Amino acid sequence: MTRRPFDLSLYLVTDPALVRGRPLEAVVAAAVDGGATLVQLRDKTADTGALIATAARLLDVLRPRGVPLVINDRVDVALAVGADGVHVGQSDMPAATVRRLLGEHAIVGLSVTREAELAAVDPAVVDYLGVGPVFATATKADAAAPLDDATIRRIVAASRLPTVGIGGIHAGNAGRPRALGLDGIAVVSAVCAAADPGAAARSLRAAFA
Ligand SMILES: Cc1ncc(COP(=O)(O)OP(=O)(O)O)c(N)n1
Ligand SMILES: Cc1nc(C(=O)O)sc1CCOP(=O)(O)O
Ligand SMILES: [Mg+2]
Repeated sequence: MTRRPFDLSLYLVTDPALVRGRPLEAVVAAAVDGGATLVQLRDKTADTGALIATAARLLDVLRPRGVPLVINDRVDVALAVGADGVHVGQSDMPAATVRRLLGEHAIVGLSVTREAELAAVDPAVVDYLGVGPVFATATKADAAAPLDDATIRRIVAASRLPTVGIGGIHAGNAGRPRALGLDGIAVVSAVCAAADPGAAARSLRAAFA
């Protein structure tokens, strides 16, 4: 089975509320040019038509740059635009269903917020795990309490999949997820809200390296 290649080093998760009125595709293009390696379209408020239009605009800037686009939660939107994958959480569509609908080549990501959730993860279905929150975050209202270091280390050690840390990560603290063994960092506000998203991405890459 050949899966689409992806790089978790710096995973940009978008939030239209944080981009200060700038076009989302301009923020994403700058971030990718600064070093973002994977992009997730995450918008909890847009209607389906708007999400599809936004996803198509993001693909226009990502395809020439060779960076995959993952859609948060919405398999229908991913299918509609031919996106590269979908990220789901524990209460979303089951990962096995996402895999069945998207096919063997798609990127399927799954959130893990507790060690106990690892038992149900099938590496034949899921490509990577989003582990968090690593730090407290104001971006996701229903985020769990931050994980302690020992728990993150155990999740990383027990996982048979690549892991990306998420939640409250910025250039000033990105060394810690690295030290805990995570394969990459996923950020929302540290790039979307930055005055210069390209510079923010460069700083995050340097801090995690
Ligand atoms: C890379 C990554 N990790 C975790 C999440 C969170 O997903 P989920 O738990 O489904 O929460 P929502 O993002 O849907 O609010 C993520 N989106 N990306
Ligand atoms: C989308 C998301 N998922 C999380 C999880 O813990 O699963 S935390 C989060 C928001 C991360 O935003 P920021 O980088 O601005 O803190
Ligand atoms: Mg979700």
